[in-house]
Amino acid sequence: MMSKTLYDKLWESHVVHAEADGTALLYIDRHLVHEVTSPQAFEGLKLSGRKPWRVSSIVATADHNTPTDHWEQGIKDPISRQQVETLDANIHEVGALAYFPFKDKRQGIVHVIGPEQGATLPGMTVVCGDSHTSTHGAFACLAHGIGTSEVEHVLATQCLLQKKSKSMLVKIEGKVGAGVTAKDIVLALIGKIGTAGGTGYAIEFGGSAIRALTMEGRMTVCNMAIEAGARVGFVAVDETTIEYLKGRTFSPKAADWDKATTYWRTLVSDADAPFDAVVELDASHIAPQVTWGTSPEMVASIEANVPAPEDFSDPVKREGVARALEYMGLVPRTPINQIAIDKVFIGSCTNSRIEDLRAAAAVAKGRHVAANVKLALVVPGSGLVKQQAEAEGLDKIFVAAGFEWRQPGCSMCLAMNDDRLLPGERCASTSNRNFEGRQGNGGRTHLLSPAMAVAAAIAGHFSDVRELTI
Ligand SMILES: CC(C)[C@H](C(=O)O)[C@@H](O)C(=O)O
Ligand code: SF4
Repeated sequence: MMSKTLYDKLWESHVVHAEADGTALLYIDRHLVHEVTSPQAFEGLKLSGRKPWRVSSIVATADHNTPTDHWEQGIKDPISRQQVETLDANIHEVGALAYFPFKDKRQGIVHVIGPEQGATLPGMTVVCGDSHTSTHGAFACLAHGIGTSEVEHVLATQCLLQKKSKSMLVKIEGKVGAGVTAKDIVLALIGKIGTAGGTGYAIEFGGSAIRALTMEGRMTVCNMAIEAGARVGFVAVDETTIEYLKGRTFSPKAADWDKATTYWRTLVSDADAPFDAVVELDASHIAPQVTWGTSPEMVASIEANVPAPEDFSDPVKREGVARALEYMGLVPRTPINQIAIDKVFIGSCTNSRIEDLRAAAAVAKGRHVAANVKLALVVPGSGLVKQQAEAEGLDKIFVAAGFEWRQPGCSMCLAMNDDRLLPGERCASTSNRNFEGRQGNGGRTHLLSPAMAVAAAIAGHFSDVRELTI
């Protein structure tokens, strides 16, 4: 029998129909829905007189447009409010396996709540009208981000039209040093292969450094697979995966659990499975990372300096770097640890889970946000993460250190709610995208880990978390 990659296994177990040119219809097990990309899909469905094929595949929540404070005042912005109310109406009309509306104590970022609820399970095909759906690949899922017309297609048919990608193994071996996290691993990877490095590929993340990560860490890595250009990113099942899922709301129970875990354990690439490309990284060489430009590949170690355009021989790259530095208001050769910041955002589907908040609180404990930092936000990824953090007293640590402790949502990751940067403001952000205007018109985003974001908040400029006693 030919050896198979995990990608082959996930793919083959979901093909409903394949054309000679490789285009296939894949059956979709889980459909995650949020308020931004679903209104027209539900509308289209209604106009054609159709109903969702399998309502029990749907898990829905409101996240992008919901405010993170003063919930008693509702949603002030009329467009945001309309989107959230439309989701409400649509789900009430068609139904869902689970719906966590605005203000529900389980509401949160769609990519945080899926796994948290056990609604994301190994071997599933998962879709969402959202590019960071790759996050769910941490559970050995084939998780595609899709567009609104595909959301409608999945609602109507429970299938997605896809062409199989090539397969890439990203192998990260060795041990990361203290203070180096999953976020640093994935930023270092994108720095190495570039934002187009994964284009045309499905990426499997493997190696001892990935195996050593918790599920939260693996989600952080898979979350940013899309920023490396890949359609999907995933990690094979191991005991860490299974342990995380035990007892969650929608995880299988009793005899079903045993059957499921037996199957889940097969969701690994065979030992000699062929990959179209292999990229290797030594974890022990990775330092805490900070982006300096307007693309996640414009990243450097905290020990480095901002580059100069002339460092790049490719004229297109040189031009891109010059433009990025101008937008970012940075002078070439400035040591990264001397760049002062205005705001700090700890949150997003990349880094808002309990482990992220614990890592951030460990650095914040007994310290205080610097005077030049105007706003430092901690935004849990879900209501349940918030509850857990509060049970552990993390909220008190953050508030004592001068951070604001908010309600869950996408928040300052993107400028779709009240949390945003003003023109020219510089932000240390644990999110995943740093293009122009991402956090607000004219805003300047630097991506980094939660621990590094707190280190920056405390120093008032980027700073090496490894130099702090934790
Ligand atoms: C609004 C949504 C469609 C978008 C996405 O697809 O990723 C958002 O979540 C983002 O991170 O930019
Ligand atoms: S937290 Fe950010 S990246 Fe994630 S879904 Fe929300 S807007 Fe997109």
